[in-house]
Amino acid sequence: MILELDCGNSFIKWRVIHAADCTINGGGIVDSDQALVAAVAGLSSLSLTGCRMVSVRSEEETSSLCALIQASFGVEVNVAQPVQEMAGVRNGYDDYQRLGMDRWLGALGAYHLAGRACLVIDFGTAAKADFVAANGEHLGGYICPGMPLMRSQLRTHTRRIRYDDASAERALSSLAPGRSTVEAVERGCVLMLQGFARTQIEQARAMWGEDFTVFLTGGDAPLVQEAAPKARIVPDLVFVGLAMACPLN
Ligand SMILES: Nc1ncnc2c1ncn2[C@@H]1O[C@H](COP(=O)(O)OP(=O)(O)OP(=O)(O)O)[C@@H](O)[C@H]1O
Ligand SMILES: CC(C)(CO)[C@@H](O)C(=O)NCCC(=O)O
Ligand SMILES: [K+]
Repeated sequence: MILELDCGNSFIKWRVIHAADCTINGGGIVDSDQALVAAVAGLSSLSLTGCRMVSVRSEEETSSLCALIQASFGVEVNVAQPVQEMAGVRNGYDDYQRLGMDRWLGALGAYHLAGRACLVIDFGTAAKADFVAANGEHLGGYICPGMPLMRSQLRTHTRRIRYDDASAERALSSLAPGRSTVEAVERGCVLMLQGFARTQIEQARAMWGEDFTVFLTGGDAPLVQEAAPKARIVPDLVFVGLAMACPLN
């Protein structure tokens, strides 16, 4: 069994797969290193043979999580590293080491699945878009605040925007103009994300006509689905790229 970890800025996504047939034994989303160890240790008949990880956290946070995994489960952690080229995809950054590894692995996974030009849009703590041309050239992308950041900026920098998580969730039953603060903010931010997606798709169309595949991923992808009706929602896209970057036997 292999432990796969995607360490984002706010959450760690994890899953345990069977190496032989790639079936999934368990998985989830946690918000701390300790919660991760507890969740993985809670799997019945766990016998890990390896671990692969992608992290957009600092070197210190990443190595301390690696040490914790090694101490808790007795496996080495294989951390995906930046490269200029892999699996037919060429990193498009001036300095390839600066491209976020979650974005790079998403691009690798998408190009592998689509086998043609693709646009990857990832709605996590940050929203990001990446373009990969039909010949595998990564053309670069965009980074914006995602839903959690937009929301918390408004809450932090205004005096009269205050509401709880339960009313936030209820507010998203429709996108009609808001008739309360929570509706106005939550729906407004979703429309920003949808506008981001539409603009990226327009740009892809201007370059590639109809010959491209759109992938949506990240925790808030479902909020944007209606703005991108032809998109493939692939919640584990980063894990597809991670398996390519860190093959384990
Ligand atoms: N089951 C879930 N657990 C946690 N967050 C969820 C869940 N479902 C949806 N979300 C939403 O997904 C968003 C976080 O997305 P994601 O987990 O992809 O972020 P991240 O990986 O930490 O961020 P980034 O990739 O930008 O570093 C939050 O807005 C959160 O509300
Ligand atoms: C943009 C984030 C924060 C999204 O998780 C991550 O991909 C990252 O830290 N990237 C480094 C900066 C860049 O990609 O240009
Ligand atoms: K992520």
